[in-house]
Amino acid sequence: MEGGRSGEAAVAAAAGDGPAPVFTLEEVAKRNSSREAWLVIHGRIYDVTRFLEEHPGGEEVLLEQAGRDATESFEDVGHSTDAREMLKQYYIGEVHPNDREKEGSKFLVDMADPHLRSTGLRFNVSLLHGGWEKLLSWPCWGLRQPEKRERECVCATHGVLLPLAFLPCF
Ligand code: HEM
Repeated sequence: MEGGRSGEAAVAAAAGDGPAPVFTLEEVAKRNSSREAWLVIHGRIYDVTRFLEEHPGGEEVLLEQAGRDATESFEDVGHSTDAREMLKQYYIGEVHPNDREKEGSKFLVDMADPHLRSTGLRFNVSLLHGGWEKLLSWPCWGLRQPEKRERECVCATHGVLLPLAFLPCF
């Protein structure tokens, strides 16, 4: 039964047992009501059904986003670090890789493109770290979490990002 399955998935995902459950965007789209409400934020799936009534921003905004990728609306509000921490409680799994490719394609950066080598360009790095911004400066990128005064430096090698160090934010 579907309800039971998502419940088990939530327990397993929260406990960190084994690989995270994977769901397609089609499966997510079915959970779009107060009976069952799932959201995608930065490629991760959250079951917010039991959070609907508790959400400080109201139930309605969550229901509007239910069954969808809510990354943009979640980020537009500028949620606090506490709110980001709360996400963990509702985490149930990851978006299926086939759907992530589509969803993430707008974030893929062609490192050979000279226009992208200038500093100061910002990209949402939803595929890498929830809520992090990428400050691009060839050949290394700084990843910055808005609420934290540090940035993670990464280098791109053949499209693979290698974490290097945490540096103070300027
Ligand atoms: C599981 C996902 C979410 C969690 C855990 C969450 C949590 C919170 C929390 C804790 C607050 C209080 C303010 C803060 O600490 O930032 C808040 C406010 C708010 N949230 Fe969310 N939220 C979620 C998703 C969303 C989504 C998808 C929207 C869509 C628009 C949204 C819209 C709002 C709004 C409008 C406020 C009120 C902001 C204000 O009054 O200044 N939230 N949320």
